[in-house]
Amino acid sequence: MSTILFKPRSSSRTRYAKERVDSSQTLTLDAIRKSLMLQEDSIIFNLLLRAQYAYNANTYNDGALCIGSFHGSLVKFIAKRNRKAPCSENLPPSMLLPSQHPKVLHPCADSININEMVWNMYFTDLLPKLAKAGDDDNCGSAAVCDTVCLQALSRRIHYGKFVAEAKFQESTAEYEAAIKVQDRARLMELLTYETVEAAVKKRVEMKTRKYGQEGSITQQEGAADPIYKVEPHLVAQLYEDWIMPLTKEVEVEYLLRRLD
Ligand SMILES: O=C(O)C(=O)C[C@]1(C(=O)O)C=C[C@@H](O)C=C1
Repeated sequence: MSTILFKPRSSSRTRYAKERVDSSQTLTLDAIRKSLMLQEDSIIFNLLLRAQYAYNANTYNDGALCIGSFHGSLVKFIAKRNRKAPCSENLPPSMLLPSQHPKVLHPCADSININEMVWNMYFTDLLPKLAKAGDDDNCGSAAVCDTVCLQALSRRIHYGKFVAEAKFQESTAEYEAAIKVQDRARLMELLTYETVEAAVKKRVEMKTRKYGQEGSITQQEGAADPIYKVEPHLVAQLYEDWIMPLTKEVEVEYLLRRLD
């Protein structure tokens, strides 16, 4: 997991001479919100997978592993390995032509990375509430699930760059005025939709209720006192306290640099 926080901004505006944002592409807020909605499913499923294992404190022991030049915990080892490219030398060459994705983001997007905050939030706040206390000898599985959860959360939060670009394209004049004076509070105000946030919270709680109920699907209908693998309110709270605020943080950081 990367530990780079926001790249320090130089006092003079950074120049991006060659790359240009392709504004001819339609990047609509509706389409982006649909993607955020689909990402809820992978976040919830991955949290459910992690919740089946106990906390397993040994997974996070920084003195546990010493493999070659690597010294650290099992979860850091797995996260580091996952970040590297898959072993492509073992696979046949692709039969597909490389896809030509249009460049929709301003190049400043590459300088925004809040993975360190995502990592800290996951291990200090979320995981202790998600996993049962104790050990069940599943350190390896716990570490793999943690890594996949972190990837899903990081992807969703950094999707804020696309949300911000769509908003900028839809109301350019308003955003430009705030960006020119680097008004962070005004940007936050412009990009916040309280009714959307309330709907997101309600939806993720309902999804967790649906996907996370113990017992087979056929037994679940009308169950009097359902038991949940993950407390549905925990996921709504996760969205309220962390996922949406961090997404907005990414949006603001992107917009502040959008005219560079
Ligand atoms: O849908 C948007 O407009 C977003 O910016 C995304 C999001 C979210 O993280 O879900 C964040 C801020 C808004 O207040 C509403 C929702």
